[in-house]
Amino acid sequence: MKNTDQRHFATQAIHAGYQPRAHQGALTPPIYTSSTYAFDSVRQGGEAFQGENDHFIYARLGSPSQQLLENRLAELEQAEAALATASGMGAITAAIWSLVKPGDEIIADLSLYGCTFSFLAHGLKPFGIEVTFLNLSDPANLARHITNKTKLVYSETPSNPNMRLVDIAALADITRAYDCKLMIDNTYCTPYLQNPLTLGADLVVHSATKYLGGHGDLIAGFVAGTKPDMDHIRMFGLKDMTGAVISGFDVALLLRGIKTLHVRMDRHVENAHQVAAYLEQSKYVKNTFYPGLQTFAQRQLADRQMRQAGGMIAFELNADRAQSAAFVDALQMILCAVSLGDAETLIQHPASMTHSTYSEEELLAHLISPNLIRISVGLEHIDDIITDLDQAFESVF
Ligand SMILES: CSC/C=C(/NCc1c(COP(=O)(O)O)cnc(C)c1O)C(=O)O
Repeated sequence: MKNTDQRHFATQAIHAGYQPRAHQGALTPPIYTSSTYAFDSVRQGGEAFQGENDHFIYARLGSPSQQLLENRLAELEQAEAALATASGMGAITAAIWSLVKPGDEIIADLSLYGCTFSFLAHGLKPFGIEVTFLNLSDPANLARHITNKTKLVYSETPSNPNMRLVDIAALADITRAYDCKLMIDNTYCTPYLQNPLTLGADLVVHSATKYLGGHGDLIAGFVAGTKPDMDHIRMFGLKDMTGAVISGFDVALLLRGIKTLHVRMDRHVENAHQVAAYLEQSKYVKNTFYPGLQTFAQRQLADRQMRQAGGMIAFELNADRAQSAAFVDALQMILCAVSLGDAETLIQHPASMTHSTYSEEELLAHLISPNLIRISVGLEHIDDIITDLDQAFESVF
C-alpha cells in the first residue's frame, strides 16, 4: 500500500486526514456546529489565543471538521495549507485584502467572473489599490507592465465565461523575479484537472460552490498555498476583514462532494466533449470555445496544462441577442441558471447575467462577446442533452 502522501487523487479525496477509529468508528466525519470552545483555564485560553496550543477557540477561526476539510483540500491541490470560506468571493476577498495595501498594484487578466471583476475594478479603488487589466494570455504583456509596485497577479484559467487560458508557469517565471505573488482561480478545472501551485502559482482559489460541492446545494470557497500565507489570510483577511466563515453543515456537504469529484469530472468531461463536437458542427453555431476541440486557439497550452478539457463550454450562435435568448428559452431539460459544475446541465447568457457587472463597452474590452452563451455540461445521459439542444435549435431557427 502506498503511504498516504503517495496515494492517488481518488483515494485521497475519500480518505485523506480521517480515521474512523478515532471517531468511534464513524465512517463519515462528525459535523461541528459549535460556535465556541470551552477552556480548562484562563491560562489554556490565553495560550490558545497566542497560538501556543492547538485548542479550538471560536468557529470563525476553525473547527475540527473544517480543519479536516482544509487538510484534504490542501492535499488535493498539493499545497502546504488551505483555508475554507463561506463562498468563493469570501476566499478571493479574504486573500486579496491580506496581500495588498494602499499604493500597491494588482495586475489581473481581462476576463474574470463578474463579481471578481467588480471587486477588483470598483471595490478596491477607494482604498488606493491600483488594478490594471491586461491580456495575460500573452505573458509578454505582463513582462512589459510589471513593476516593483506590482504585488499580485490574478487570473482564472480557463476564464469565466469565454474559456481563455493563461500559461501559469510562464506567468510564474515573471512574478517570481519580483516581490509579487501569482494567484490563480482554479474553479473551472478543480484540483482533479489542474494544480496551479505545482506550475509555480503562489496561491490558488476556488468557488467550491461549483464542481467541488457538485450538487448545487452549498455556497463555499477555499484558498490554498503556503502555511504562512494561509495563517495570515485566516487571522487577518478572514477573521478581521471579511468574516467569511464556512458553516459546519457546508463543511460536511463539501467533504461529501469531494469524495466523488473525480468520478463526476470524468463524466462532465466525457459529456462536454460530445456537446462541443455537436455545437461545432451545427449550422446554427458561429463559434464554439472548448479546450478539447482541435479548433481551440490555445489547444497546445490546454494539453500541456490541463489533464482533461473540463465541463464548461462557451459558444456564439449565428443569431442576434434576441434569437440567442429565444434558443435558451426553448430548452426543456437544460436549465437557464447561473452557477456551474452541478449534476444538472445549466445554460446562461453572461452579458445579461453572471457578467452583467461589465458595461457594454467593458464586455468588449474584456473579450466577452455580448452574444456569448455559457453551458455547464452536467451528468445527464448525453443523448438527452443533445436531444434538448437539437429541439431548441429546430424550434427557434
Ligand atoms: C451570481 S453568478 C453565480 C456564480 C458564478 N460564479 C462564481 C465564481 C466565483 C465566486 O464564487 P461564489 O462566491 O461561491 O459564488 C469565483 N470564481 C469563479 C470562476 C466563479 O465562477 C457563475 O455562475 O459564474
